[in-house]
Amino acid sequence: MPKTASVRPGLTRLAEPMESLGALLRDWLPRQRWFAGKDRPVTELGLLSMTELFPGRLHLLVHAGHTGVPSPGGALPAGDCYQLLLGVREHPSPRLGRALIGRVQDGPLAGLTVYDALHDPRSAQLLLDRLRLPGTVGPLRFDCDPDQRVPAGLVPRLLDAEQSNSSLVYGDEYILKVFRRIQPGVNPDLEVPGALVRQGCHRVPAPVAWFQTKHPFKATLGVLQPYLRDASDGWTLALHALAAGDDFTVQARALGAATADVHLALASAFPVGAPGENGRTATAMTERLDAAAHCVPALQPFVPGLRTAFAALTTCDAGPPAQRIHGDLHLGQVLRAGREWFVIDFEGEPSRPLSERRSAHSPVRDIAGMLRSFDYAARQRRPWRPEWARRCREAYCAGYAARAGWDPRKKHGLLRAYETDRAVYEVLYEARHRPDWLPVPMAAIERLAVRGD
Ligand SMILES: Nc1ncnc2c1ncn2[C@@H]1O[C@H](COP(=O)(O)OP(=O)(O)O)[C@@H](O)[C@H]1O
Ligand SMILES: O=P(O)(O)O[C@H]1O[C@H](CO)[C@@H](O[C@H]2O[C@H](CO)[C@@H](O)[C@H](O)[C@H]2O)[C@H](O)[C@H]1O
Repeated sequence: MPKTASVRPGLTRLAEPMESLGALLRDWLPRQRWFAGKDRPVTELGLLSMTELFPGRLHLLVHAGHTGVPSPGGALPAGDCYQLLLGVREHPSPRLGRALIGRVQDGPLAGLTVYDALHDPRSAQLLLDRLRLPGTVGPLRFDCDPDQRVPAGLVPRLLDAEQSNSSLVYGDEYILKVFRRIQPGVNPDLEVPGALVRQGCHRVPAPVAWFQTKHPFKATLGVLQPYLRDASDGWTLALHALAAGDDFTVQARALGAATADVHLALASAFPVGAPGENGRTATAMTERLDAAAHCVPALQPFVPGLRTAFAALTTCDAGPPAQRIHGDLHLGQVLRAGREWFVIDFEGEPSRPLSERRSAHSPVRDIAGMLRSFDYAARQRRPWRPEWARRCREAYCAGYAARAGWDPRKKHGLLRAYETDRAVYEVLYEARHRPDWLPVPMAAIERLAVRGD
């Protein structure tokens, strides 16, 4: 990418509104895969912090406001905070391609062209160099594991994946996840893998370096970890197996065992006193269902049937104790490298408040997430392969039971409630991000509401 222009002196001290940049970002943000508020118009865009991280590269935290929707924790007006790394240059270039955001008309950047600098290899290199040396830049702090030596000069590439954040791969050695939607607090994707490795659990790639901010609140902004270069994710492997008409139960069983390993390590790393409480869980699930049905009217006819799954929770036994869990477990979050399964992305469901994602939940929630994922995979092919999904689900639970010492299949009521809750989440997720996929969780909703199995 051609040389960037140096940002005008004094820029980081300017507090005046940047109307033209704001207008450009209001148009650009909703078109990004990682933008969470696609179903609501961005009514206002506020600049929360701006730091000139490198010459010609601005680190921004912006607040995209949607009136009428409360923000997590209520600390900010309704909406979400996003992290951007903007490149600023004198002239546009066709080589900017998808990275181009536009030309700013007014304020301190007037006349300059801005682009998403994560697409720019030079910016990516600078970011890795910054992570290799602990220190601060304005409100940003960079840290690394003193026992790890990240080499200089690794060639970066931006991952082109269906993801909720943006990831850069460096020389097939490391992967840096740059969180896009920022919430106050430590991100579990930094907190959890490190704690698991300290427990002797090697099913997770441990953080090697990370960066955080202290303004306008303390938050994790990015995490660098080893890249499992020869790995395939579970989703890709499952779809290949389905296309070839292959059995997937051996892998599913091993995945069940891997999930149990991670759960056992999580329970040791984050001891939790209180047992799970089905009544409170049922209330929370019912509230989530009602909120989702409000946003996605197609859910409404199924609400009474789905509510019975949550009501039945109150008569179930408490099940395994609540503990820290993965929170968003599905086939895309597991990588098979060599003969082993690894688990990645401990962020939890991105739309839930961080405090909720970092609290204790039933491990059944993760199991239900993975069971739903086998169903998702089986529905990618016509004719639909319910038998394939059923066999995988059985094998996964058997693998889990063999390692964990309790069998998810014997917790029918719990599993039904958690699967229903997960399917409701998926309906909302697909309605917001991939409306074409909505029929996949809707088919499960119909099954769970009508037949309850
Ligand atoms: N340590 C890793 N090694 C190899 N590939 C990885 C690693 N971490 C993530 N990936 C790849 O990057 C993709 C996105 O990562 P993920 O953590 O799920 O991001 P997001 O939270 O943005 O969805 C994964 O599906 C996987 O293919
Ligand atoms: O971006 P994340 O990986 O954190 O998770 C979000 O996106 C997932 C899709 O990319 C979504 O998962 C759903 O679709 C998967 C197939 O693409 C399927 O395997 C999962 O079972 C299904 O939930 C996930 O829900 C969402 O949080």
